[in-house]
Amino acid sequence: MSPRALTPLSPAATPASQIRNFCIIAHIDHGKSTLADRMLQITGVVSDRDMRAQYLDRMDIERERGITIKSQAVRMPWQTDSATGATETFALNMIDTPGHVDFTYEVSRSLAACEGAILLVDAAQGIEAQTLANLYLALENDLTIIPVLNKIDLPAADPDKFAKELADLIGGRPEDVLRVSGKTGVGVEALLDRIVGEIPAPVGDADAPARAMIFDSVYDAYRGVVTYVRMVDGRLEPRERIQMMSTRAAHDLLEIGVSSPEPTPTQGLGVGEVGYLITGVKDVRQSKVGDTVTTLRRPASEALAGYTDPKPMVFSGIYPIDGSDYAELREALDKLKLSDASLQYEPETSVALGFGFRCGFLGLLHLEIITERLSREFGLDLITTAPSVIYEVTTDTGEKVVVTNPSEYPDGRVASVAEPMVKTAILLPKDYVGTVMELCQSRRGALLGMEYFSEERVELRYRMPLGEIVFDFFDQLKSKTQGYASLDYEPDGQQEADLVKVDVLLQGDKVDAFSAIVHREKAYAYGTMMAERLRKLIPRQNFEVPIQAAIGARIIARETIRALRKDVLAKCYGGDISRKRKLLEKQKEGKKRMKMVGRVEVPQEAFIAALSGDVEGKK
Ligand SMILES: Nc1nc2c(ncn2[C@@H]2O[C@H](COP(=O)(O)OP(=O)(O)OP(=O)(O)O)[C@@H](O)[C@H]2O)c(=O)[nH]1
Repeated sequence: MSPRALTPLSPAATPASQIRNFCIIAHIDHGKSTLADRMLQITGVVSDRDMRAQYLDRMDIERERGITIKSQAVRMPWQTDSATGATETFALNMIDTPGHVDFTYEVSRSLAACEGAILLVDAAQGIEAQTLANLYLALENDLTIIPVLNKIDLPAADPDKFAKELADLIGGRPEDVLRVSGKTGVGVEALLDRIVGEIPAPVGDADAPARAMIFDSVYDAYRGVVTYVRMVDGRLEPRERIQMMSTRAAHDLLEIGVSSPEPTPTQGLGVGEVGYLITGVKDVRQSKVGDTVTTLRRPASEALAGYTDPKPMVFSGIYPIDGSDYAELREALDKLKLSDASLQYEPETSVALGFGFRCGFLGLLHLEIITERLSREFGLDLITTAPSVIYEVTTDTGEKVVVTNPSEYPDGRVASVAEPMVKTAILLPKDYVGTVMELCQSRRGALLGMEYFSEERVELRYRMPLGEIVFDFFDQLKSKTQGYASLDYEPDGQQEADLVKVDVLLQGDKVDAFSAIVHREKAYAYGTMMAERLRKLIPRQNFEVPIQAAIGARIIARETIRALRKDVLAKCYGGDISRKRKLLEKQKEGKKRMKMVGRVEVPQEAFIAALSGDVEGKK
């Protein structure tokens, strides 16, 4: 703890002139959480004894994967010497923002709650695509930017080179780029001083009706929903009845306070302050990020700008591997939904996989996080179908059909199909430009531009179908550039394309879980791959089983599983009866795990392996 942090903040409201609201924008792994930890320690809000790494990342999965999913806010005291020699205590509100593309909406709300941003860049890595994306968001919100190079203690750090890169990017001087180490604490006090000196104090009308913007909403099993707000105008006090301006729903304010970093109740929140509200609601959908809170007694007439409902972009079917877990899966999804308003799901059934749910996600990472939480926090064994995007199909009668699941595709009646497009920005070392351009072209990308960022680093911009990105694009990009490329994308409307639905048939019966909507040129490759996989995975039956891939009625690929006559009793001919019975029972057990597709018995594992591409090592 620094001697300049000794005065604890009084729980009474802080005047706006002594408040600084800021966030840290950084690419994943550039050290945001470590720097935040150091600030908490230096300002004395967390004692050295209580300090644990990544103090603010509360979800286990966040800590393990080292990523921040939900944003949090924390208030820290900091003293500076004024020109007159007197010391002044400021309240610094640090608003933590998630760094990943899937959560751009949450990032932009957190930014809207701040007047300034620390642009944190790893001094050994330089600027990455995510840094850029978030910097542009911050500039759109008119935030004051403080450029900072982190990890200067690393032997591989090259602060001179990257200070120039950063200065060029935001139009400043290299010597104004601060150099810190979140790990050792070097430069962190100077950074706190610059926050006070450079970031403007919040402005608002203290006498106006209360308006607070919700920038985060977290579900807590004991306290219900905890809503994080930034006061813009007026004041909120305990026991007041508050109103959500988008839904007009009113709630009693049971508790109001600031996080420092543990929740600390206060007598209210005034202009520019950042804090939390507890109303006893149990569902984050009643307290939506981006919404404006006012009071019922004296409601504001106009909501703050910027509220939109985040829309799912990627859909996938989630099925329990053991069908009897269905009810548990439903319960688990209901629980997750309490803390994640953007998760959507509805029941669906599949011939191959039984009963499950069609789920909508903000992006691939969101999908991964949800499936991982389902298996980790609820102990469920799950299989997810290949991710799909939203297709808009126009039928030959002019009707528009929205398709998020290939099984809803209006076969035989399709006049045209539009698919969602995204603008991508890929930042990479120049040596990989050729390889990455090839990859983007093979994914139907159209080059929008290419820019040299420094001597070695290039930004490639492509317009691409989202459907091509959800299909292992990121993994391919990483492996083709040895992990050096970074990717960011944003939605960019829809575009018509020559898309077809490929079905996979077992002995003439469609296996829905394997149907996919793909570009016509890739249909053949998809069909042959799935047919081949299934031939390797499905055991031989008593009759010949054709596996076909088809577009409508036209077969585009075929494999055959040859017939086999298997007599389980053959080996114990003349043997004793109990042994025979045992064998028959064993066979019955095995059948339970089989799914029937028409007359064909398919082990559940074969479906799972075929979907996950895990074909090797099986017969
Ligand atoms: N040497 C050195 N390592 C650091 C420093 N700051 C962070 N690290 C390391 O860099 C890695 C990433 O740091 P985090 O603080 O988790 O990064 P982050 O930006 O919060 O990551 P996300 O939450 O995923 O966005 C960790 O292994 C840290 O120990 C630093 O100043 N010096």
